[in-house]
Amino acid sequence: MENLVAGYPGRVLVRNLFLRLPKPAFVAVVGHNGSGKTTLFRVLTGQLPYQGSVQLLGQEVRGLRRAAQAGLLGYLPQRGSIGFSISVRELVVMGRYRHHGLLSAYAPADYALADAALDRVGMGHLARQDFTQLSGGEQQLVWLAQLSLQDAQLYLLDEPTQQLDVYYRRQVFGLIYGWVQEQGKTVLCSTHDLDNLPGLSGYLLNLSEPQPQLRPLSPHAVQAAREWLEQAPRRAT
Ligand SMILES: Nc1ncnc2c1ncn2[C@@H]1O[C@H](COP(=O)(O)OP(=O)(O)OP(=O)(O)O)[C@@H](O)[C@H]1O
Repeated sequence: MENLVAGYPGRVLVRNLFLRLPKPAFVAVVGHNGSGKTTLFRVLTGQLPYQGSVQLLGQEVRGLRRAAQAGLLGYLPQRGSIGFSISVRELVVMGRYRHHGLLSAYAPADYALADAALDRVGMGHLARQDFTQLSGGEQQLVWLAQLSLQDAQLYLLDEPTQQLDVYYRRQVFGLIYGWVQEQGKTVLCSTHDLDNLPGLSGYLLNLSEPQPQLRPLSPHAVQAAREWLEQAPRRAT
């Protein structure tokens, strides 16, 4: 990102941001409510116009079509709801869509991958349940299972541990950290959950700072961010 400026009419939220993310990397994106975390993700997913330059693996986002289909990007939005009944297993197997034509049926091998992904997030026992009837936290874990099958190079996770209990929050950080360490993925993860960050290595980006920059993740950096976030936010104009 070079000299990135983005926001909404009359409201600049991301101002002159310069960032170069290493690959692979785990990046925790923190900031007060309304500091622009989701806005930054909307820029990266091509949903919001911007000024300056944003490149994903050398390609300018502005001109990029179908980043997800190309395997560049996997995105977990903050509120991923669906309005129709579908079994958990069928929803998860759709993470394999890049490997299929739109109408071709998924193979037993795809379902085996879906089952394994569900087991990894601790939701294997819900495979045959109707997704819409799960709790918010269970749904969040199922989305993560689906995302893991997408096999994207960069994952944008917008508050993946919201609604999760203490146990599953730690599990989810362990899971996505494994995507970085074992699979070489780059993960940008927005979060208010500072408690689980000190044990991880990677980077911290605090969008509440006037000039946000990547800082190496450490207990000290997390504590500094915590102290910052305990103060009242400065509002963008
Ligand atoms: N479409 C829009 N038009 C105008 N303002 C918007 C729009 N979408 C979001 N905003 C505003 O932009 C600001 C930043 O929103 P954003 O969702 O990026 O914050 P965030 O850091 O992700 O917050 P949270 O931690 O609460 O999820 C908020 O004040 C929000 O009201």
